[in-house]
Amino acid sequence: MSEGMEQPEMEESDHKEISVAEFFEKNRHLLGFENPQKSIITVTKEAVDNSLDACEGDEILPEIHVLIDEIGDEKCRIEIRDNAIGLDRETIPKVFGKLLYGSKFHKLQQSRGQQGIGISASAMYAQLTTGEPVTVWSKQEGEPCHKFVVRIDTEKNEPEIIEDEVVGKDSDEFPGGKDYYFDHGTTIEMNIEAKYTGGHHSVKNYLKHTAIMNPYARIVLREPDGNKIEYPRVSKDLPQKPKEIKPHPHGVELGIMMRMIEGSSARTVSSFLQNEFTRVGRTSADDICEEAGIDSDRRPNTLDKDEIETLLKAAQNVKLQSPPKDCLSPIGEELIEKGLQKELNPDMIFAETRKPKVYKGNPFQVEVGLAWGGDIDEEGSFDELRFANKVPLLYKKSSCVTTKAVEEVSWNRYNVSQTGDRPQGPLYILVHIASVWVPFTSEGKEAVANYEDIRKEMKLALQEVGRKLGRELKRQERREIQEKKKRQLTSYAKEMGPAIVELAGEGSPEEIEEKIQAMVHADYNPEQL
Ligand SMILES: Nc1ncnc2c1ncn2[C@@H]1O[C@H](COP(=O)(O)OP(=O)(O)OP(=O)(O)O)[C@@H](O)[C@H]1O
Repeated sequence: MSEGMEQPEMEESDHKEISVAEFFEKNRHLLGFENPQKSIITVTKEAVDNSLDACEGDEILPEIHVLIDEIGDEKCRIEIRDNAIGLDRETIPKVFGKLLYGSKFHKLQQSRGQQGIGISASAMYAQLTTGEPVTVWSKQEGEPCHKFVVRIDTEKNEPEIIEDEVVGKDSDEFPGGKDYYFDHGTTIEMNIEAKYTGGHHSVKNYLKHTAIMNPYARIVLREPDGNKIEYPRVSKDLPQKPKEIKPHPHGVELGIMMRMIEGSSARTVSSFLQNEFTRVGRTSADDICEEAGIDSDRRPNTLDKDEIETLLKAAQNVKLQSPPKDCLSPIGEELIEKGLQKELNPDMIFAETRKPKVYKGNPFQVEVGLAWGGDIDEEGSFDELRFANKVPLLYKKSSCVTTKAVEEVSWNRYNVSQTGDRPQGPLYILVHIASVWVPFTSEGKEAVANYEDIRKEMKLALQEVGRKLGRELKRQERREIQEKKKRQLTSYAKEMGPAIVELAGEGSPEEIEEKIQAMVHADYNPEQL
């Protein structure tokens, strides 16, 4: 614009920055708060997952109480108590009053939570639907118990502290009164719009599935009518703690690589590759640089976007060792069997934990279990128990890779009848994927994407347990046939005794009957099958 020209008056812009809290307040369905029935499951899930993560992180056998009261039309009070490590005073308000604040996001380590959003989003949902803040008591070992009442300032995405006090051991301010004093742990209380129901999509079912996958936890649910359900601990063995890993070059995307270079203090491209990635030693780093045609002694921050892309492509072409698998924490066949046994009481259980595999540079491991007969309802089709990192998945079954894998198995080969692709009978099928990065289909973490490598592993594992179930069902069928024949023949023995004596003209009917019984028993003994 030339000098002296009058500047047109700037119109005030319609554009305005929004905070992440405001975004999720408007889009709460993305996080699992789309209706009162689902919301109460989501709040329970977020709190229970955190409790289990925190317990396992510190190798504490989890003890979790979920207490629910109806306080009005479609309104519930929910309290969740745990015996985990507890939180310090500075951290409490941020955990419950700020979205995207957590300890797990920057770690490449298998855990239930990841994004630092679950529990603060629950607190925001409470505030939005009942106008009330969340109350938290948290105590670390040897420290005082801190009680906080916190709101979220959604415009700023910052906690607003309403109460901050220390609660003494003898105080009635303690959750559950002074008789419920804990040495370490956290209790959360919030009022939410909620509908407590039964059925597949219910808090009860969510906790039952959690109890199956985490049999080393003791979980207690108090339902609104006062009914108490205990999911007992049946093992004192916690699964092996997963180790944190660095990313593997085969699983990194360009944007991430650019950010890693920006944040790196490495002096050369070679040392950057060695320091920031797993499985890249001096030789592989030099191979990558050679393949990319980039001097390995260059400073990483002198690389432009195209060079970074070339470097990344080269890293993906160079043969590297697979990432280490100790970042995974499967629960193992024994715990799967214990979990299924205690909650379902079936006749037969088969479990299989596959060896870890790698998908796009990400290690993952699949475990499956089958439970058949016993207390499981004979009626209709099977039930699926889907888990990702030990967390039950109750929704979006049809778009989940677990369901696709189940449907790819020919169950009738294993003596299980089928309707279409679905097996029939008194059957529960458990499928678990453990991974540092589970490819969920959405932020709500409700279903796992249908990736071929994952589906294949699930199918192989299901075929393995399917074969075992099939063999056992065949044996059972043969046993039943033998049993029937034995019953028929022994019933004839009584009538045949006198007839044979008459024909032969000698012996006693009792003696003949005894001999026939002995012969039948030797030839048709179902125990020998
Ligand atoms: N009961 C608890 N005991 C100890 N630490 C907790 C507890 N609840 C939450 N935290 C801490 O608060 C952080 C934030 O929890 P939040 O549920 O918001 O996110 P997350 O579990 O990290 O991830 P996601 O959003 O995927 O669930 C956690 O990373 C954890 O460090």
